[in-house]
Amino acid sequence: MRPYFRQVAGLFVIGSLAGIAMNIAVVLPSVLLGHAVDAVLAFHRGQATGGAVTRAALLLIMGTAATELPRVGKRWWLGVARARIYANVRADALRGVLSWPADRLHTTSVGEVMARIIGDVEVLGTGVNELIVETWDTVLFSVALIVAMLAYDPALGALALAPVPIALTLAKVAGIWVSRRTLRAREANAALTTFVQEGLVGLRVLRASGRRAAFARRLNLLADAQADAELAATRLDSALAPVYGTLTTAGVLAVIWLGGTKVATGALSVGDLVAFLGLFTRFTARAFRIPQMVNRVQAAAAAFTRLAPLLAPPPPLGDEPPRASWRSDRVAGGGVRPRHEAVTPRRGPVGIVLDDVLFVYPGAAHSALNGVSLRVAPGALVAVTGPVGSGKTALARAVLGLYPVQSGRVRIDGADPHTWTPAERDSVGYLPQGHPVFSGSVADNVTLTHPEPGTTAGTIPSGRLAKALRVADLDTDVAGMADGTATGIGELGVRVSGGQRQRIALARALAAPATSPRLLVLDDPFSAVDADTEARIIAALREAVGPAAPPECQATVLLCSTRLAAFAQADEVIVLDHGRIHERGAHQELLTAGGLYARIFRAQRRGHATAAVVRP
Ligand SMILES: Nc1ncnc2c1ncn2[C@@H]1O[C@H](COP(=O)(O)OP(=O)(O)OP(=O)(O)O)[C@@H](O)[C@H]1O
Repeated sequence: MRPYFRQVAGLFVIGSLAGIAMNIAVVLPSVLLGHAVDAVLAFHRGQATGGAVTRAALLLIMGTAATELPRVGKRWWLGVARARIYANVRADALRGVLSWPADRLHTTSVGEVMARIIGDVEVLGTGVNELIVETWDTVLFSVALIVAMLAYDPALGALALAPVPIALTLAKVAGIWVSRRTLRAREANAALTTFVQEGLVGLRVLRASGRRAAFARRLNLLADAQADAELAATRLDSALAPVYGTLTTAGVLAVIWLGGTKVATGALSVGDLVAFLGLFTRFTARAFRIPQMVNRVQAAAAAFTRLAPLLAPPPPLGDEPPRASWRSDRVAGGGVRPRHEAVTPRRGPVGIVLDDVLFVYPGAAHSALNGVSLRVAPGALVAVTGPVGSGKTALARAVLGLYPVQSGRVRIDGADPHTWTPAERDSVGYLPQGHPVFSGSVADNVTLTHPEPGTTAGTIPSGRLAKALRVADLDTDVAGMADGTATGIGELGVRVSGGQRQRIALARALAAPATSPRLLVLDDPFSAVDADTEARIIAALREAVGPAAPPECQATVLLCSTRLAAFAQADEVIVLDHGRIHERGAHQELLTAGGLYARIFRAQRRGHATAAVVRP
């Protein structure tokens, strides 16, 4: 947690100074009250003047003000420091998850990640709050009162405080149960969040298949389990609170017995006993929070063990502007341009080399690619097909370096794509299978918030966005939408058709990279469009990024598809089967050879012709 405290060091220092001032001054009201009582008694005995009584009363008022003013400052600065720590931890957790390798992303549920980034950060925040606010409000407050009590009467003070170490020892021991119950509650929360998230994503399927009641029953079970786990943690907290309270107040009997005796024998004045009792009452009203605070920090430590594996390294402090740690509105790293953006990106198409590649998905029993070797010249269009499960997606992912390969090598322009920096990735256009889209407008989805030069994100652009829409055969569709490119497409694209979703994702592959893409990997781009649209798109793509395009716009294209209408335009066709290259060559050569490719192609052509005949 150290970097997170350093990011708010300025706020922490100034808030702590206010906290220290307030909690040192905290003894003043009791001490000055005792002083005022003695002054009034002395006045009655004729041993003090009215002026002395007035002075004692004024001092009492000023002493009270001296504790209250720093309290306001302390609350503000430390409250802001805490909120900034929350925001910084969340930002690092999100950055961490964004840089996870694909296999980790595929084996961790979104609900689990959300439960950690949201719920665990809350629990962590409670512990941080205890630590940075209560350190002064409770610990220093209590220490100041203890010192003052011991100064008044060491024997009386020691007797009054004797049960306190027992409470602290109990808190330390109870920490094991606190951590255990906190972890259980956090895990139950993650299970519930995962179930809700997956249920909401698949809500239409659940409804259409009449599974709403079954879903609700399972939800109830998980909600019950979560409530039980939360209650177990709360019950422990509530059960410990009165024990801590009793232990810290137990000394009151000793104070009254020994203090009363001392006043009777004249060893202590009435005013001193009043002051001592005032200090002790304030102490007991607060000190039970110390063992409680120990337990909350232990719970936060348990939550942090769940968060730590998510966190990206915090942005270096050296990159922060001067006095950033004093500012209330700053999230660490916000507005700092990543170093890699300064590098001038390379232009023009890439070459692809695969040598004897063996690729096995993590945990899979069989290889997805085996002995695959390939050489693709810069600017070529290579079309890959094969039966379902033959390894087309695996090839696309290996070329993009989304997974490491087990043996052999993958090189893009001589470099291993698995080690690409984010800037190098920003010159790659990728249409993944399933063509995922985000909620937001068409423009947001296509540009992924890269604003066009000279425009702001979301405005109707002229350049690259319009070109991408044209190539993806989307321009007519978008012109017919209520707000053009600013039209919202809804969560997961529910407000557009399947074919439009797929073409929006295709346009994104062309327009989202920072520069014109050098490599385009299109996995299953045509499953939701008809064969004519498919042929139009591929022709437009050839024109936009093929050999006839300006050199800085040219791209090497890897097209993976089970639909072959566009394959005639490819420079080379690769046919995969069971993860191996089964056939390769030009479209016409493969048709003449009469193998697997020719059979699939003819079957599809017959299907297309039949569809054309039956179409009204
Ligand atoms: N994440 C994964 N983990 C483990 N095995 C996987 C994973 N994804 C795919 N596979 C397996 O790897 C093999 C190749 O799958 P891949 O998705 O590359 O095939 P494909 O040719 O793209 O299939 P389709 O045409 O159905 O999309 C298949 O046997 C598949 O079951």
